[in-house]
Amino acid sequence: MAQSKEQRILNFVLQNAVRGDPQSVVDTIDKYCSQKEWAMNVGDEKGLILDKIVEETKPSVLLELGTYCGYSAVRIARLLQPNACLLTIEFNPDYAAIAKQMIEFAGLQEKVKILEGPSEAIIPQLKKKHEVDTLDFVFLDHWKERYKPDTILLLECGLLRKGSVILADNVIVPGAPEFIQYIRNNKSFECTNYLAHVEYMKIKDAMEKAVFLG
Ligand SMILES: Cc1ncnc2c1ncn2[C@@H]1O[C@H](/C=C/CNC(=O)c2cc(-c3ccc(F)cc3)cc(O)c2O)C[C@H]1O
Ligand SMILES: [Mg+2]
Repeated sequence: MAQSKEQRILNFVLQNAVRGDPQSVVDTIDKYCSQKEWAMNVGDEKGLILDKIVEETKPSVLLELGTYCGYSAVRIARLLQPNACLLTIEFNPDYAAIAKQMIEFAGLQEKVKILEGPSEAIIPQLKKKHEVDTLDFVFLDHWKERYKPDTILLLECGLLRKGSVILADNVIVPGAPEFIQYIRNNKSFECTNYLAHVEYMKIKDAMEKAVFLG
């Protein structure tokens, strides 16, 4: 059976990165995806914006929608305090399996929990099944038309508190127009736009930060 691109990315990491060193995992994925095969990781330029926002938020309970190969899960978890926890939702079992190995290779399995399934089914289970009270930080990087409905679902499930930070990738390319229209016109959120480029490309993209005001 021919290998998938995601399997090739993982193999490149297993052969070229340093086990237990998250930064080397991040750098190795960026090297492969900028030189050999493009892939939809948040990447190094937007990754630095993500790093800064995670560091200034100092979150303890985090949620990511769209694990993919685990690049941003490793990138985020490498910055977390010892008892902080990142829950990341992925509905493609092949991607989830790749991400699990990526996260374990980076040595971050104690800080990251991959939840397999569609976000709309898992978000309502976070409080009762995954012992979440409220979320300090949410990273949206899954199907772009799911950003708005899943943000509304997080609100309906009482998962956001005053000061919760939502950070959305790709608000220019591929774009998430319904989400942007919703979040920027909702007085309960304070929004900031961070201009950048599509990962490993010269095409303009941006991330949007939305702080819930309670
Ligand atoms: C609803 C739901 N629940 C759980 N997991 C979900 C889900 N919807 C998608 N997922 C999972 O997230 C991942 C999907 C992410 C979608 N991301 C993208 O489509 C995406 C696309 C581009 C891009 C840019 C320029 C181009 F020319 C072409 C593409 C760049 C990016 O950074 C992206 O995140 C993988 C998928 O299995
Ligand atoms: Mg993205």
